[in-house]
Amino acid sequence: MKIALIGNGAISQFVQKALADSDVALAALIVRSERLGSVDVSEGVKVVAAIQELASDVTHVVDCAGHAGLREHGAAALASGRDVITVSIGALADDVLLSELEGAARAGNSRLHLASGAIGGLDALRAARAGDLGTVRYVGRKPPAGWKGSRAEEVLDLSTQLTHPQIHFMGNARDAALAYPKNANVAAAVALAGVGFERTEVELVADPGTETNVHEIHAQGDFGSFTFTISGKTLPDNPRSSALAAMSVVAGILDASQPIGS
Ligand SMILES: NC(=O)C1=CN([C@@H]2O[C@H](COP(=O)(O)OP(=O)(O)OC[C@H]3O[C@@H](n4cnc5c(N)ncnc54)[C@H](OP(=O)(O)O)[C@@H]3O)[C@@H](O)[C@H]2O)C=CC1
Ligand SMILES: O=C([O-])CC(=O)C(=O)O
Repeated sequence: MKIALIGNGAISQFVQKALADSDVALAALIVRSERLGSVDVSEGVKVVAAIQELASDVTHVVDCAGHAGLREHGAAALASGRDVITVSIGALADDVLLSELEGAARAGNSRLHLASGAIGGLDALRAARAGDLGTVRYVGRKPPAGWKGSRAEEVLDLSTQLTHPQIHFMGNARDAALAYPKNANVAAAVALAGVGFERTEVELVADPGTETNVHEIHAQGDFGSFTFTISGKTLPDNPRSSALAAMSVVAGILDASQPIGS
């Protein structure tokens, strides 16, 4: 299996290292055109700025770049017949992009796979919605540094030490995903697995009392109820992103390379 990765940031670099000893070959990195010529890659890896520059034997495109990467390259990759694995789930809160990607996947006879990202428990939500899934609430809690550069800074002063947890967003998953492109992809993943963008309740918290990214799902319905909590270590290169998000991309790629999926 030959893949191309979109982006060369914290998640992409984790994935590159994890795949180095696998049977999956990294054939290309897709970067912004202004980065061409300044990216260090292993021998044999092509650095390109567009899907059209990929060799024909590249079968999968893996988006590790965030919403802009999926928006720029997702439809072209799908239309070219390549499956796409994405970590940028929140981008799908944009209905125009969603239908563009659906159309491209149909035209290319390909598929967009959503990495599970920094959360677990999505399998239980997906099964639970076969019955009446009443309420789903997601709470995302990160240390103050994890919210730097996000909309939280319009509500909170993150340059001073917070003394207690501060909720900086309460609303539905669509508004969370669109307002926090680098921080609320989990809200979108929960919404897509469960009751959808409008009905998923979201709370985002800057918490000086945590050193990890804590994600909680509270769901109840015909199936009963469940609470899922994960306390995720962050990637050394990006305090916003959980290591599990990068690991879920690796898992998605390795799963796609096997004859029997898990
Ligand atoms: N589903 C989930 O649970 C999670 C999802 N995420 C998503 O993953 C994204 C990436 O995370 P992370 O690796 O930590 O972030 P980084 O900021 O470390 O890396 C992002 C990389 O993507 C590149 N990039 C951005 N836009 C484009 C584009 N249009 N074309 C090519 N490359 C592009 C950036 O390049 P440049 O330097 O040129 O800007 C950079 O190399 C986050 O922004 C977030 O949306 C993150 C964590 C969890
Ligand atoms: O990495 C995390 O913990 C979650 C995250 O940023 C997101 O949901 O976008």
